[in-house]
Amino acid sequence: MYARVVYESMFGNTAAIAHAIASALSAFGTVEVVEVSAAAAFPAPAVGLLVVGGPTHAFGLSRVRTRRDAATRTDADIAIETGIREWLDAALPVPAGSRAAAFGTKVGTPSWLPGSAARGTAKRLRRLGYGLVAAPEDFLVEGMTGPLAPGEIDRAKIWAERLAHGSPTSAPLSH
Ligand SMILES: Cc1cc2nc3c(=O)[nH]c(=O)nc-3n(C[C@H](O)[C@H](O)[C@H](O)COP(=O)(O)O)c2cc1C
Repeated sequence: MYARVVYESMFGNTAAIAHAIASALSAFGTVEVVEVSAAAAFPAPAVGLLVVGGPTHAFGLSRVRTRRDAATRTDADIAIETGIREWLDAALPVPAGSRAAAFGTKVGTPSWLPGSAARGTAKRLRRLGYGLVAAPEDFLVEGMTGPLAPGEIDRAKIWAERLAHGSPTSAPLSH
């Protein structure tokens, strides 16, 4: 299996989940991890599995406005212009049989807070023609900027192992 994990991350939490997913997937084949602002530079994904994840901002995928807000909360160098939303909105449809999965991060408390970047990403992947090999998954952070809640790295690895075995028909999108 040849897999690519594309992620967006402001404070490093989604990046850590992306690397945990890649590490678990690497038991099944070759995996590359690509930050979203670099993803467009990679050739059209002739990959066996595309895994895409970003942080939940304002109940969904981040936008220029919310990334600008995030930039005020960290010294890290944040790409403002391109996130998962823009990258997928500019992507071309894929051939039938292409496989993908979506994940995201969001705050754990309050637990009822609606919205999920994972769900928005899954919707866009399906629109492009991907078959989803798993339902979109949210991983939780503590507070606005993290760190990840305890156990989330391990949960990401377990989720990733399921992706390696999943077929598009085995995972109807429940959201
Ligand atoms: C501008 C902004 C808006 C946010 N809105 C939400 C939200 O609507 N729901 C939520 O659960 N978390 C929200 N968060 C928290 C992010 O989901 C959290 O910062 C992210 O998961 C951390 O991932 P990262 O370190 O990869 O950026 C928001 C964070 C920022 C900076």
